[in-house]
This record gives sequence, C-alpha cells and structure tokens, in this order.
Amino acid sequence: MTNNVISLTGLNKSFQHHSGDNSVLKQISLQIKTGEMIAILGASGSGKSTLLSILGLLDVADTGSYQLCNQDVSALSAYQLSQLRNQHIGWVFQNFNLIADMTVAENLAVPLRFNPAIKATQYSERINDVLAKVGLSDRASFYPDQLSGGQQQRVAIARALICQPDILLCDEPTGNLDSNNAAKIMTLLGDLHIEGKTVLIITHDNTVAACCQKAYKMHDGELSPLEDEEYRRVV
Ligand SMILES: Nc1ncnc2c1ncn2[C@@H]1O[C@H](COP(=O)(O)OP(=O)(O)OP(=O)(O)O)[C@@H](O)[C@H]1O
Repeated sequence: MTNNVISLTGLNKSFQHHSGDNSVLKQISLQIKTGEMIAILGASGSGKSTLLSILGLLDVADTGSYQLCNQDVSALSAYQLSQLRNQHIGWVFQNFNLIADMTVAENLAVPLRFNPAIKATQYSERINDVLAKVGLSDRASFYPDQLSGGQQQRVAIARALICQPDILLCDEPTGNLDSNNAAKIMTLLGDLHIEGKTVLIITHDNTVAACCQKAYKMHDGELSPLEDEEYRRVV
C-alpha cells in the first residue's frame, strides 16, 4: 500500500481519425498523494481533458497502468468502476453543468439519487451541509439563472462534495469567471484541500496554478513537472 491516491505509469491514449491514429497521451506517469492540490497547465488540444476523463474513470487508456486508491482500475467491471467513481470522485466543470429547471437543492440531490449507499432520509442534511460549506445556505430554492456565475460554480462545488468524495477533479473551474470570483473559487478549493481533499485542477491560467502546491505541464500529450518559478512567475 502507498499513500498515492492516484498512480499512473506509462499511460498512452490515441483516437482514430480518417487520417490515421492521433496519439493524444504519451507515456504519462503521475503520482498524486492523498490531500495534495495539483494543477495541470497546458495549451488547448494538449490532452488535459482526455487525461482528466481517464483519471475520473469516464474513459480508459490504451496501455499503461492506473491505480486509483491502490486499486488497478483495468481489473474492475463497469459496475465496480461506477462504485469507485461514486465513492472517491467529485467533478467540477468550467460551465458549471447545473440543470436549469431544477432548484439548487434539487441539483444537489441528483448525485445522491445515483448513490445507493446514501438513504433518502439523509438527503436534506447532506444538502444543508454542503450549501453551508460553500456559503450559499440562503439559496437552496433558487434556480441556476437566478445566481451569479461565481455562485453557480459554488453550487457546482457543493454538488461535487455531496457524496463526500476524497478527490475533486476540476476542469477549468475558473474559466468562465471574472478574476474576483475566480479568486473566491480558488480560496474555496484551497480550503477543501486544507481539510484533506485531494484536488486536481486543469487550467490554462498560471494564477490558478499558483494557488496549488505543485504544477505539471501538458505539451503535445507529454506531461512534465514545472518548477515553482515557472508557474508562479506571472502572479
Ligand atoms: N473523442 C475523441 N475523438 C477523437 N479525437 C479526440 C477525442 N477527444 C479528444 N480528441 C483529440 O485529442 C486532442 C486533445 O484533446 P483534449 O480535449 O484532451 O485537449 P485539452 O488540452 O483538454 O484542450 P482544451 O484546453 O481546449 O479543452 C485534441 O487534438 C482532440 O481533437
């Protein structure tokens, strides 16, 4: 057993095009320890989202090994993968992905309904807890379009937290926010990291990466660590 929550070794992924195979991830190796807060920087098309989808068990690599919480994911059935996903992973997206015709509380209940381990009698306590954590206890009955972008992203983070995952995978979490709201979201993610969550953020933005303990750069499907001065210099 290691204390790596995520361990990737020699991961490769290609997509087929009419013009031939397009190699998107090349020999990716990455170890993330429990409770770390990590950024992956990289230009558009460099392979960041593809890597995040594999880490979040939404896609699979062609070759290489992926251990999530010391379990080799290639050995698991679809049902076991969905259980592992429910248990360990919360997602935060750039576009918030809230359901427009549901209230905040109803949006937060959606992942609970897919999680058989959580009883319906626990729903309201869970919803109240996560709304308090993101500072939106007074917005439970609002619809997404009645909230600012920053508030919608806080609801999305509350939704990511509701099944009490230990890992947050964040895909450009500040990409649609102004700098003031972006800073608030980074403070919230930083607080969750301090509480012990493992936080992985993919971003184009050095100011976001500078809030993290470590950063990596994705370039043409290859991942390499960045030194402190490389990603903190613009801040
Ligand atoms: N399902 C797919 N089928 C074919 N090609 C794909 C597929 N998904 C991604 N790709 C290709 O993989 C490459 C990397 O895409 P990916 O979305 O991972 O990049 P990214 O770094 O996240 O970009 P962005 O920052 O713009 O979201 C791109 O060239 C893209 O066209």
